[in-house]
Amino acid sequence: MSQMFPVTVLGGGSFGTALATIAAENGYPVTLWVRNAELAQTINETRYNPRYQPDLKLPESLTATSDLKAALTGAELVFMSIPSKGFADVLAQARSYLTPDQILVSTTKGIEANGFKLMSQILSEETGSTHIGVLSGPNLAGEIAKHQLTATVIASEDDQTRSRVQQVLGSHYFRVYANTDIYGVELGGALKNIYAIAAGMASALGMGENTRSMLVTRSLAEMSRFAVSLGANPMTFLGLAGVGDLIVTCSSPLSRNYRVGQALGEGRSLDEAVDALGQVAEGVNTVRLVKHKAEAMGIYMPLVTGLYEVLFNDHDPRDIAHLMMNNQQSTDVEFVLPREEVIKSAQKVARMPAVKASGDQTHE
Ligand SMILES: NC(=O)C1=CN([C@@H]2O[C@H](COP(=O)(O)OP(=O)(O)OC[C@H]3O[C@@H](n4cnc5c(N)ncnc54)[C@H](O)[C@@H]3O)[C@@H](O)[C@H]2O)C=CC1
Ligand SMILES: O=C(CO)COP(=O)(O)O
Repeated sequence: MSQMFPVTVLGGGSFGTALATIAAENGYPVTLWVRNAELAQTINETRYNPRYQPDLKLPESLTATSDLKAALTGAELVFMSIPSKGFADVLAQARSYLTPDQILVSTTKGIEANGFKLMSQILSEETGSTHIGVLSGPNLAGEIAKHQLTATVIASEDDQTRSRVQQVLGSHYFRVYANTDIYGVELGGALKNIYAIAAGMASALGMGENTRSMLVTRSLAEMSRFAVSLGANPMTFLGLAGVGDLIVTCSSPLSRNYRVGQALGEGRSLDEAVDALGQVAEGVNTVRLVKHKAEAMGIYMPLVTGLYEVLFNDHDPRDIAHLMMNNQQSTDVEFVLPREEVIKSAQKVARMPAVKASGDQTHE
């Protein structure tokens, strides 16, 4: 590969545009593919993406196009920043222009309904490439566009993929850490969207900081339980793509998932909340998919189950919160004290005769 090799970003939404800008600022020739030819022209003429990043001035080394073949021909590193609903579609269109030595990196934080697949699995199945990676972390696009100091994770089993992405995106305001647990990193990004909806809802309902802290920490327990059951490494959840992304998305109204939760907490319907957003909130679909997957696999996920009832069965979030507070007592960190042990010992205690007060014994 040449020093400043061509980089392509598929998807000119808020994140694709922010990412393309970092690479272009680092001196790489970047092509941003958008499906709308008029938008490509506007970007090239004005140097702005008015719908998704209206305040971000785009570098001269960034060129937009709606021609997928032109976007991919000669690109050595390709980022896919397409919402999960359109990911497989765009890849199917792109496949005939891809070559085996290209590096393919998904930035999508969602799950494909058909077969419960993550984007890296779709990339791998559809292309057979060995240069596949996932980029995920606490990365609010609006903050990246303002050059706020930010860190992310590139996960790949391929060391060339990890190093190239660190080289292309690492900058004075964007730091790229490496991981090999592609599945854990990708699941972290997808699952935290669920809990961001719950956190936005809790905030709109006036719940306090103790509640937020409980919610974030129990979300971490729940998402790592699910991910580990699917083969991820629990340690990944201690990193930026786990707890890091969970913290930012559960605390900031810049997160679209958080905003959907806020709107629901304010009494709006799910349709109204999603329509008002005008951008993707992956968590809505992820709640549905994870609820069914967890049920099928017998994984205990009370937060997902409760949120599902609020989103899709019109249950009152306050009632669900109270129900959860009255659930069976559980363990703090189940990798230290397993849940089953807590449940077993609670059952044992329940079967024991009541302890007599010491005064009673002296009178017997
Ligand atoms: N915005 C953010 O802060 C971050 C977003 N992400 C993830 O990146 C992915 C993309 O998100 P955003 O850029 O924020 O979304 P967005 O809602 O801002 O933009 C989505 C973009 O994808 C395009 N698109 C949608 N369906 C398409 C299809 N079928 N074919 C071609 N283009 C299509 C839209 O035209 C638009 O340009 C999501 O999975 C999101 O979770 C990841 C990190 C941060
Ligand atoms: O993934 C994100 C931040 O890391 C963006 O979250 P939203 O999709 O909720 O805006």
